[in-house]
Amino acid sequence: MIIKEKIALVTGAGSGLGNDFASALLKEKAAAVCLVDIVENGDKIASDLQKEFPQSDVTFYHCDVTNHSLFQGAFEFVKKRYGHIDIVCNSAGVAAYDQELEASVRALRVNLEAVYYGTKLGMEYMDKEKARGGVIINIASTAAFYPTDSGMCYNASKAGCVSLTQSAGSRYNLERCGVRVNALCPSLVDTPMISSTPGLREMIAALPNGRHEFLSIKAVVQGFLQLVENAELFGVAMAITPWSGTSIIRNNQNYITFEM
Ligand SMILES: NC(=O)c1ccc[n+]([C@@H]2O[C@H](COP(=O)([O-])OP(=O)(O)OC[C@H]3O[C@@H](n4cnc5c(N)ncnc54)[C@H](O)[C@@H]3O)[C@@H](O)[C@H]2O)c1
Ligand SMILES: CCCCC/C=C\C=C\[C@H](O)C/C=C\C/C=C\CCCC(=O)O
Repeated sequence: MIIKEKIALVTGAGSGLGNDFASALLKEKAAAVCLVDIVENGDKIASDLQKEFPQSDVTFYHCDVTNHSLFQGAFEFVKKRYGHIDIVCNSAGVAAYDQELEASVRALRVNLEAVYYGTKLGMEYMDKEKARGGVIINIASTAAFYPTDSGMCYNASKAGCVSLTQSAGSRYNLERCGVRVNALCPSLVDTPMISSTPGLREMIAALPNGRHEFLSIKAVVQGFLQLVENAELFGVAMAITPWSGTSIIRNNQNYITFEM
């Protein structure tokens, strides 16, 4: 997909990678990007981006993506304002250690349940029968494949995110609704998520075999743009690390299709 003149909705765009993905889409001349987040200063974040990219329309929609009807409100807002949606990125996420019971369950809800809502809503709102087709990028993590020993729910949420992406992104679903669905799986990136997780920097610094190295934002954004632009990529998980580069994990040969 050519990003120029497209309409995008990005969750978690109030901070970190979500904000970087929104900026990258604007740099590629997207017509409009709606930042969806739970942060309180979202209007200011959107107006800063608007100043940087005056040719595009940047909006903020405040909502908790774990609430399906509130999240649907964001899709309705974008559809009403621009007529359709082309790109959805589900980047909202939270980290949690196993000792924190409530935060761990919250991680399952934000990182998996809300990604399910965002994927399902994206497929409905961009369905080629009612709209123009489109692309969905779900932000998972290498934790989906190489789980840490202290974040069961974080890891499981990311493995679930990859699995639901492979399922939603099957050739059958693509042919049926015209929406490509892919997952991006970066290793550690130095964002506010890292700074706000107590003890994480120390844990990262102690990782063996160069695994403490952060991935550059540039590499993550490049991977993201490739997943959006390359029409050959559907139902894939793209893993990116500083030590092995980029690999594409495909699983679209093995689906069993049940007509529903
Ligand atoms: N930073 C890393 O090392 C890293 C690596 C791989 C994958 N990821 C994933 O990338 C994504 C972005 O992470 P980040 O590092 O930029 O973190 P971040 O904390 O900087 O940004 C996450 C954003 O999600 C928003 N958010 C959280 N819960 C929400 C909710 N219920 N509704 C709406 N918005 C909500 C937050 O307000 C925040 O703005 C996450 O899914 C994360 O798991 C991060
Ligand atoms: C440790 C529990 C959860 C805290 C996670 C916080 C942020 C995570 C961001 C990334 O998604 C994690 C990415 C990679 C995995 C984490 C550690 C590196 C392990 C490296 C290795 O040995 O492969």
